[in-house]
Order: sequence, then C-alpha cells, then structure tokens
Amino acid sequence: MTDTVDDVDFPYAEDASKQEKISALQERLEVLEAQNEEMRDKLLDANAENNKYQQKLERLTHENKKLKQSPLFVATIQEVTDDGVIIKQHGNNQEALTEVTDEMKEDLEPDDRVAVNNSLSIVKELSSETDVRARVMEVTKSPEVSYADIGGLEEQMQEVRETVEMPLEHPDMFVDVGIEPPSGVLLYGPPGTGKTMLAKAVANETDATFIKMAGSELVHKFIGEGAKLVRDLFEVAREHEPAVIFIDEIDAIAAKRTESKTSGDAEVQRTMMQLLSEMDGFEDRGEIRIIAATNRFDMLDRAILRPGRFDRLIEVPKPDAEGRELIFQIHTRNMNVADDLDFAALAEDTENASGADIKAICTEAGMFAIRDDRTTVQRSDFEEAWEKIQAEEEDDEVSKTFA
Ligand SMILES: Nc1ncnc2c1ncn2[C@@H]1O[C@H](COP(=O)(O)OP(=O)(O)OP(=O)(O)O)[C@@H](O)[C@H]1O
Repeated sequence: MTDTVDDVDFPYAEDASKQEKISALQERLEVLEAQNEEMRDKLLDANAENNKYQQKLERLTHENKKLKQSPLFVATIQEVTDDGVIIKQHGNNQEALTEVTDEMKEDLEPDDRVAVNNSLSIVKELSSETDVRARVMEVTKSPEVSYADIGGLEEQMQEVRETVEMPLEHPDMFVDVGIEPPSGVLLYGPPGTGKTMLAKAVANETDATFIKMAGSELVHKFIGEGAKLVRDLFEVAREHEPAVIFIDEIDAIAAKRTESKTSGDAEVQRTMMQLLSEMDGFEDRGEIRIIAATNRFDMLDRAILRPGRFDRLIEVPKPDAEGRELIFQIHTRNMNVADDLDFAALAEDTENASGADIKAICTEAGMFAIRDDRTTVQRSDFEEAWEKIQAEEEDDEVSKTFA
C-alpha cells in the first residue's frame, strides 16, 4: 500500500528542542529526496520500456494485418468494352467481365496486366513484364565472390566444383567418359551458412552469369505468375550462357503436397510442375547449371529429388570451431584488429554461430570499438558483439512467436 500525505509521522519527539526538530526534518528531507530521485529514474526506465513494447506491438499488429490481407490474382486485359472490361486470369485462363470506374477505364488497354481480388474487381494496374522479371530475378555477370571468401566448407566446395564447374568448363570430358553430368545440385542446411556464397563463387570462377530467384517471391508476390516466371528464368539463362541458375528457398515451390485445395496450393503446384518440366528437358540446355537451396529439407516433395532433377544433395551445416576460426579470419581481413587477437579462442566462444552471424559479429565489434573511441578492435568487442547478436536473435524469435 502506498503512503499518503496524511500518514506523515514527524521524525522527532513532541518535546524535542527546535534545533533537534530542524535537523531531524533536514535528514528526513534528504532521505525523501533520494527516494524521490530513485523513483523518478525508475519511472523514466519504465516509460522507455513501455515505449519499446508499444513500438513492438505496433510492428506486430502491422505484420499481422499484412498477413491477413488476402492475396491478389494477376490477370490480363482482353478487351475494354462499354459493359466493362474483359479480363483473363493467369493460371486458370478463365475469362471474366468486370466493371471498372470510368476513370480507371481510360487508363486500361488490351494486354495490360492488372491485379484483381477474390471478386475479380481490378485493384490496381501492374507494371510491365520486364519490370516483374527485373524484380524477381537478380542477374549478375560473374559475381564478386570467390572460393577464398568462403570459410570451412572444403568438402562442400569440392563437390560443388565437381558437379557444377566441371560440366561447365569441360563438358567434353563427360561426353568422352559417356556419363551425364548431374542436372541439379541441392544445397541444404541452416540459414546463413554460405549456400548463396557457394553458388555465387562457382559462377564467378567459371565466368558464368549468376541468375538468382527466390522461391518465396515466385509464389507469393503475385499469384498466377509462378509458372511463367520459371519459364522466363530458363529463357534468361539461355540468353546468358554459360549461366548458373540459383533458386533460393526452393521449399516454397517444392513443398510436399498437402490435402488442402486452395488456389494458393494449386498455383504452387503449377510452378513446381513447370520447374520439373524445365529440368527434365535439361539435356538440350547447354551450358546452364542449376543450384537450389533450402533450410527446410524435410519439407521437400521427393519428386524434385529424382534422378535427372536435383540429384546431387550437399549438406551445408553450421561451421565447426575450425570453420568459425577461418570465417573470422576472412571477415576481419580488412579490419584493424589487436595484434594479439586469438582467433581460435573467438571460435571457441561463438559455438553455434553461423557464417552470417560471424560476419555480423565482426561488424558489430567494429562498432563497439568506434563507440569507445578506439581504432583497434579487441577481443572484448567481439565478445560483446556476440552477446548483443544472440540477444537480438532471441528477440526475433519472440516476435515471430507472437506475430
Ligand atoms: N562459410 C562462410 N564463410 C564466409 N562467410 C560466410 C560463410 N557463411 C556465411 N557467410 C557470410 O554470411 C552471409 C550470408 O551467407 P549466405 O547468403 O551465403 O547464406 P545462405 O546459406 O545462403 O543463407 P540463407 O539460407 O539464409 O539464404 C554471406 O554474405 C557471408 O558474408
């Protein structure tokens, strides 16, 4: 129960002298001032904490709202008539007549792509196909990642080289020996372990164009376009031979079939079928290699792992202590670190860190040094950085659980 002002009992006896009363009151005043100060600090802290939670709440509410919004479907305008606009939905090719405002009608022409909602009303006009391609595909001529930038993963690197590099650089050897090179390579393992790096490095070393597409974007950005984008992906690769196609998060398009028959699932199936048929016709594809990556190997539909498809599986695990040491060395190459920095000890301290975590630790350690007005980064900076990153990762986990 909180004290009220009426509860005040005076810190002196009734018969105390005036002087005694003054000094007793003085003392009490000092104590109360100190308590008041302490309370104010606590209040400030609580306010700051409250603000933080408020912001988190807003972020989660926003995220929640976004997830609940129903997806849009893509359609192409067939005809603009007096009765409305005839559209053809991508995916199921169904035609429909839909009404639009006069204002929107003025802007629409046959062949324009539009996004429609569940009741087939046009929600917005979409940018042209070339823009979509550019948005979902990352095309880089010889990306700037080399094998020397990858720490640990010697075995994985060796396997990727045999299965991707050899067929690109010496296709004749496979012909001479009379065997087919593996069609596709699937890299699987936890996030941030260097799967994308491996794919980029092999493209770089073979002077190939690196073409990346994320499985999740393929199926979640605009429903109805997945299959077409897969076709486009292989077409772009053919235009840029030699090329390495990299499909990240392949589980988004090649997950095990589920019982539900929602349009989303049907769309994912169509996208996967297109990918399988592109891969099955792969012998004629010349100098194109396909690498896919997933963090969710358990979710994959086994159809994509059949011979002739992703028939070479390479596990990319989190680095062991030796791997972590190498990755620390790589990411501190351009940093001004203390001469006596013990990389092996850092590796021991950071058990369970992925390559991406180590990169983040190095940057964060540099920030700690800067905050401390130093130009040399020392062991304690790395330790603090790892603590901070672990705390942030835990926070992220909590956010995901409540989202
Ligand atoms: N083995 C490694 N050696 C050096 N750096 C690494 C390694 N693994 C990860 N990194 C660093 O982490 C970053 C992210 O790694 P990358 O994108 O290759 O991971 P990934 O396995 O493809 O992750 P995800 O599954 O999340 O797509 C890289 O740009 C690199 O800086």
